[in-house]
Amino acid sequence: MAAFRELGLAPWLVEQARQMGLSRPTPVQASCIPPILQGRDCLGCAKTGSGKTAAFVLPVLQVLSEDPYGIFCLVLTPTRELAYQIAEQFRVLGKPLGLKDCVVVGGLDMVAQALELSRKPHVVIATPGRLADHLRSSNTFSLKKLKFLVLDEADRLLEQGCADFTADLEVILEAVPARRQTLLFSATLTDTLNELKSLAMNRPFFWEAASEVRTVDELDQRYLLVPEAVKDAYLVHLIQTFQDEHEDWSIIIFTKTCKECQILNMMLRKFSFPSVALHSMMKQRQRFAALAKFKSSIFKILIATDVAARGLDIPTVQVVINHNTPGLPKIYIHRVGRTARAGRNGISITMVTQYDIHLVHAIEEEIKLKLQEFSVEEKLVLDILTHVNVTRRECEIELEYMDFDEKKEINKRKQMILEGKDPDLEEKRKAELAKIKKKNNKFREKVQQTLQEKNLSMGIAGSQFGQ
Ligand SMILES: Nc1ncnc2c1ncn2[C@@H]1O[C@H](COP(=O)(O)OP(=O)(O)OP(=O)(O)O)[C@@H](O)[C@H]1O
Repeated sequence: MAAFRELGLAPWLVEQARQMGLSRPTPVQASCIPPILQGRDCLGCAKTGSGKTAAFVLPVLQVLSEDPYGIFCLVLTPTRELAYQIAEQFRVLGKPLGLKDCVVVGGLDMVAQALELSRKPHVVIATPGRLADHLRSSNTFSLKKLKFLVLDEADRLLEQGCADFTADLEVILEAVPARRQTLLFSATLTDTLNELKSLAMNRPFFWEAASEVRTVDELDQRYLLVPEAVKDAYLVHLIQTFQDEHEDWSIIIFTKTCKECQILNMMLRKFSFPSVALHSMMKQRQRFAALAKFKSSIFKILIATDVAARGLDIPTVQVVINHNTPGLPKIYIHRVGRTARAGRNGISITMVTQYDIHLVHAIEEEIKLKLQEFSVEEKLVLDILTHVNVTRRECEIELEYMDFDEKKEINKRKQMILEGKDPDLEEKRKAELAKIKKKNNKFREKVQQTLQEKNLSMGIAGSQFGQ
């Protein structure tokens, strides 16, 4: 494979990459950097941990160095933590340029961000919601001279789901110039390829790693068939085993909901495991602090919702445990991709109950690989079962006292305010709608009842006529 300098990168960038431990380009870098340097749009689809970030950071820095101005490049990404991670790569690789970057994400002070944006940073790394808020509310900065628009985890940004970015993306796309270079990257681009292609129309270059299997070879993928009621005992047993056998291993455990994440964290702490939680109901500063503790290996276990499923690059992670089987194969691919990165080995264990077997089949079909069973000595699990279940129940009760559900409600209201809605009005509107619905139902029932009575009396009358 070609060396970095053969891809058209300047010597200072090649040296900077080398200092970061990037001595030879990965396939996605070798394939995408030259067309980007030629001014083409690029859609890059490569497996998790294959170096997609540097595949866009390096050519953007190269072009920036030739004509530096702000705001030169906008990178959009679905999560706040990921935005900071990308900013760090820009900062380190772009150090010789004196690069100015600005991270614009939710949960942090908007005024400070607005001020930073007005100082024309070279690169802005943002989550769509917060950047759209800035565009709607201030005119202290302009994206009109932008040269590069990058969508990292591009398929997620275009997906319509619980965190729907499409309305915010519309605002952003209106604010950027039509003449720009658009770079789209993800490990799972293919489902949304057509939508993505409409964003990248400047002689787009599409690159996908030539591989049947959608996950990396270094990843040992297992499943563990467990009844729902004993899941946590299995989890505690697994963690204990990994900790006993490997001193320096870090583990990420993915859960379905914020509440489950919180409960598991409390429970593992009661068993003296060094764990931290990361989910969207935490304050942003707590989220950053939790991630920092995990990254520095002070805490070896991160329990997270899918907010951590994409993009996070933590080399020490050797194990990913899926406490629930992901409902979508795509989510599975990103979750297990938090380990076995950049050629390292890793193992993923997906807990599967009897109700999830069809989900495993869907995953296997998508990744083109069969998961292997992970064997556990059941007796050891049974030994701790009662203790684990009692501890979990204690945690559930503690959480009830902490008004977790109430906080969820408050967060919902905060979100409404951020979306420009009045939560009280919304509640009133909902209550009124429910009232109208109830009234309509009553009315319908009454009409039906009257019709039935009428039919009945006509029937009786008819039978009387017939007599
Ligand atoms: N050329 C290279 N040589 C060695 N290591 C590299 C190279 N390029 C990137 N890396 C390292 O590989 C790791 C993964 O890179 P990166 O986070 O960009 O992966 P990704 O493809 O974006 O993964 P994901 O799909 O999970 O977001 C990083 O730690 C990065 O420093």
